[in-house]
Amino acid sequence: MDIRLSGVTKIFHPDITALEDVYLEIPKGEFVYLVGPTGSGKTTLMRTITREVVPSRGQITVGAFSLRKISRMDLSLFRRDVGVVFQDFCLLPHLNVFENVAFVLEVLGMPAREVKERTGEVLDRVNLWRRRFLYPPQLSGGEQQRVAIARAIVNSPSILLADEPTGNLDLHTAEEIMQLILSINALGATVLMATHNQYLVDAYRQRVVELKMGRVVRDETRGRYEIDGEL
Ligand SMILES: Nc1ncnc2c1ncn2[C@@H]1O[C@H](COP(=O)(O)OP(=O)(O)OP(=O)(O)O)[C@@H](O)[C@H]1O
Repeated sequence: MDIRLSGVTKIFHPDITALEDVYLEIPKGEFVYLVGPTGSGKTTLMRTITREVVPSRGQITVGAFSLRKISRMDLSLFRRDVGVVFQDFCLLPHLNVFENVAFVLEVLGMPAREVKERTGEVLDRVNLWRRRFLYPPQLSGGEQQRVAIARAIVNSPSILLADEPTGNLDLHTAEEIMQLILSINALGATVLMATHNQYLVDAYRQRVVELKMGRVVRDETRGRYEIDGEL
């Protein structure tokens, strides 16, 4: 699904302008880094795409869905097609690895046999099948993030939104996660990844969209993390 933001502004009460007149088109299957200083609006932009945040002005369309006037039913259909990964993993600590991932499909009402099969496949893909009976606190940070990614992609979404997915990881583990996210993109998912990780952005060159004070100030096809040493 193509993602299109036109003239998106978000003003939080009473007067914090988190996004200002953002125009952005992300074709289906593209990989985009979202960079910019803390507070520049990266998370807010992603949250407008999941429609957790509704813009004060402007329009967002994702595929055939126009998010401003989307019905409840369409919104839940739409959200099934968007996987989300966060910096702090957000796993359920009282469920084991398998259950954390299977849970997503169970709430969609999928038959138990299919849940088992799909969960098994995705855990294999992120190389965690052998750890399926462990609980999140028993896993390393990188393993927890792989569970979170498995959970995000188990329903084969067309879009993956990753908000600082390597923020809590060392460089080696961050690279593993990066390669996993790139492999998901290579299979066809559109990926939008907010990051402060200069090394990854410069090592795995992709489109870079930079925000400053809620505005898009740079959009480069194969950009670097920063221009002329300043950001
Ligand atoms: N729910 C909210 N209510 C009020 N202000 C908010 C809310 N969410 C975000 N903001 C404000 O909007 C601005 C942009 O925040 P946002 O989290 O999008 O930035 P960011 O670029 O993701 O930052 P970081 O790199 O630190 O994650 C900030 O000034 C923030 O305080």
